[in-house]
Amino acid sequence: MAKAAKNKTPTKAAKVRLPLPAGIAATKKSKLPKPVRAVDARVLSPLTANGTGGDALILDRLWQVVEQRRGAGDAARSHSARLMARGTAKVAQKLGEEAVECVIEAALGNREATVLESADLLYHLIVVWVDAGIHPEEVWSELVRRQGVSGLAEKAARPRGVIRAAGTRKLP
Ligand SMILES: N=c1c2ncn([C@@H]3O[C@H](COP(=O)(O)OP(=O)(O)OP(=O)(O)O)[C@@H](O)[C@H]3O)c2ncn1[C@@H]1O[C@H](COP(=O)(O)O)[C@@H](O)[C@H]1O
Repeated sequence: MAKAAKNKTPTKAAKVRLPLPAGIAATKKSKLPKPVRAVDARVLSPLTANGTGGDALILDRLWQVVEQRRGAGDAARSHSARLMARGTAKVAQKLGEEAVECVIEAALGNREATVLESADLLYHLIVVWVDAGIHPEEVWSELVRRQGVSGLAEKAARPRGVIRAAGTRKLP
């Protein structure tokens, strides 16, 4: 019984809906052109149909595709264009929802669903970067800068009082 449950096709978590902060509005979906159902831009994209296997370079390629969708993208054919047309708050909200869905699957120990949710999360993070004008190299550089520095050592080296000054309630 447990084995059958373990082998079932992974399904996505129930959709999480986060409210936008008070005073921030996003463009309503109904105000955008209806998506063209017959065409799947992902199937047509030469960048994603080149047969490459999985490696981190996909993140750079995905950023380029989403960047192309910015401004010039057709909101009826492109999910990225459609999402960005709804405004920065909506783009950020979607990232939060995907993060929560990923957290739920991870906490439940659903390995395969966590992989699916991770892909959703990375895609929506890249939409956040494009919307904010952030290039992947900026994030890669920051990761390189942190390489070899233990998170515990970094935390211990922080000036005292910084956490309080930053206004966070997170426990140190
Ligand atoms: N990786 C992805 C990807 N992952 C998830 N999604 C879409 O994200 C959407 C999430 O759906 P939801 O129902 O959660 O949210 P929603 O309908 O956008 O909005 P709300 O219901 O929350 O208002 C789905 O339509 C998914 O298909 C993605 N859409 C695009 N990509 C990549 O982005 C590229 C460009 O896509 P387009 O911009 O659509 O051309 C593609 O080639 C893909 O490589």
